[in-house]
Amino acid sequence: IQGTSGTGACRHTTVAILGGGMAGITAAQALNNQSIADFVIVEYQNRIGGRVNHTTFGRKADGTPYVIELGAYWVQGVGTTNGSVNPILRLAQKYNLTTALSDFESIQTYDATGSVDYTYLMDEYTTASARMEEIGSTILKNNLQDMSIRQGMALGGWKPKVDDMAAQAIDWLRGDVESASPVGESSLAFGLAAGGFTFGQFGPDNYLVTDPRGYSAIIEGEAATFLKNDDSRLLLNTKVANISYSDTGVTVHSHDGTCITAKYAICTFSLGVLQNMAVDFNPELPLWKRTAIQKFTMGTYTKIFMQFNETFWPKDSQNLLYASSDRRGYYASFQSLSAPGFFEGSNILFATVLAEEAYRVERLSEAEVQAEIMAVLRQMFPGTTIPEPTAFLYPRWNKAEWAYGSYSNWPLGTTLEMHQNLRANTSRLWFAGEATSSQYFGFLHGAWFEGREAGAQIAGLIQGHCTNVTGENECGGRKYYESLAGTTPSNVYTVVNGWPGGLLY
Ligand SMILES: Cc1cc2nc3c(=O)[nH]c(=O)nc-3n(C[C@H](O)[C@H](O)[C@H](O)COP(=O)(O)OP(=O)(O)OC[C@H]3O[C@@H](n4cnc5c(N)ncnc54)[C@H](O)[C@@H]3O)c2cc1C
Repeated sequence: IQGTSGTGACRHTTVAILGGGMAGITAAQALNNQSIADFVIVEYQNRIGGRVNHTTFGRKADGTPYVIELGAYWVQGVGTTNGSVNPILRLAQKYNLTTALSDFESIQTYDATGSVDYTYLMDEYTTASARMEEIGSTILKNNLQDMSIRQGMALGGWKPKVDDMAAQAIDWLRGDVESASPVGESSLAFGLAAGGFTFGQFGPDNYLVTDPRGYSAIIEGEAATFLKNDDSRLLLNTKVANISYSDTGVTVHSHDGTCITAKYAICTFSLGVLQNMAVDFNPELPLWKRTAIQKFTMGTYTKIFMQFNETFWPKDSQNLLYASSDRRGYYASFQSLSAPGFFEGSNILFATVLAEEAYRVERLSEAEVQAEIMAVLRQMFPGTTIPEPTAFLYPRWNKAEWAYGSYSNWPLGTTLEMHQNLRANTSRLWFAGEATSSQYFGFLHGAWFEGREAGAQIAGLIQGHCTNVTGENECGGRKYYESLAGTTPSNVYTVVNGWPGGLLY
């Protein structure tokens, strides 16, 4: 689907949808389902899909390239269900997306001396994790003070020594990877809730997308149900610069000088874009909104793809875990696309780095990163002659000014009210996307739910009926909290509580 570019004059529409990722497309679809066809989607890039983004890579035997996913790779939360089906799985089925089950139990472990089996530590982690879940659900149910995942795991009995690098590698794999953030910084209560809603509700498994059309085929497929080819309601290559909002409408200015006036707008830009102030708001967003934007974390999850001319690692293994002797999370995870079910025999491996290691890799050149990875692989497979890769590629998520990171996370010290402030509208400017989902943040289905919800609520406002997708009466704008509780009340700052001398020093 190609959009046509704006022409310089202000164009009027009923709803301006800012961003054409999953949330933007489902918001437009929800409006369309309510017979509101007068909307415009404004998208920075020359494509829709946002953080669902594939590219060609390497070569097959016939000389044609493989297709790999730089952003979302898995349909997460599939398998045995309690009756709820992940909407992304439904879309994958609707568009016959080619996928393969990932088996995270299929893992070989290594350290700087080569292959060393420390998989037994996984069982210890799992036992402690069950206890940590009990602690976390007690916190959530009783609204008790939260703790970090690391603290919860320690109470559960998992307390790896800082120099026990095998245990640290497992701690990183099982603790940091899903949230793309260090376990010491992530909220136990809300991290647990997010895992529970996705994997408990929809199923415990993950399907890796291997479709040659790319994972975005489901987003393009859905968009094609309500957008024509060259639809003038889709503006690609249009970078929003400024959003003016009030109680009567929203005006959106783009860098190319075009502008749109709308009764309502839905901003679906990533938390990273909002945090980096890549777009100006007029008036400045209120303090409660800016606080929420800065409170949550934008994680970084970087996959580094390499193709070799042979599969020198175990052919049937999907995952390889490496424990560096001095750096936790240093090229710790390698996943093989050469394993059966994926691109079997492709000789493609990808490493994953997170957070600080991902920032570091972004600062280095490809040649420097390749040299580091080759040194790691040579440690993992001593005695094997490992050739240089024939193809090598990784994205720089923090340099992508349309994303500024990978996906959001709830750090320690967040509350539901704080998150509601991230979701809440400011006058006629609404917000939706992966980060505004309290239950599925970080996941593609989170963006799907939130786009649909915002679209349906705005349709309700325009048509004068109270609506949201769950059918509960929800009228008007979203609730927000001007001042947030969650700190100790001042009358408790007393000598009894170890705080003599009044509140201020
Ligand atoms: C590396 C990585 C791995 C992931 N893995 C998984 C996974 O395996 N499974 C899973 O479920 N989820 C995964 N996710 C998360 C998933 O991709 C996101 O939750 C989802 O795609 C977010 O959709 P969205 O619509 O909220 O935001 P986006 O996709 O970011 O859409 C927002 C859109 O706004 C546009 N935009 C930004 N700034 C401007 C501007 N100034 N003007 C105009 N347009 C602008 C962007 O180009 C983008 O298209 C992953 C994400 C990343 C990055």
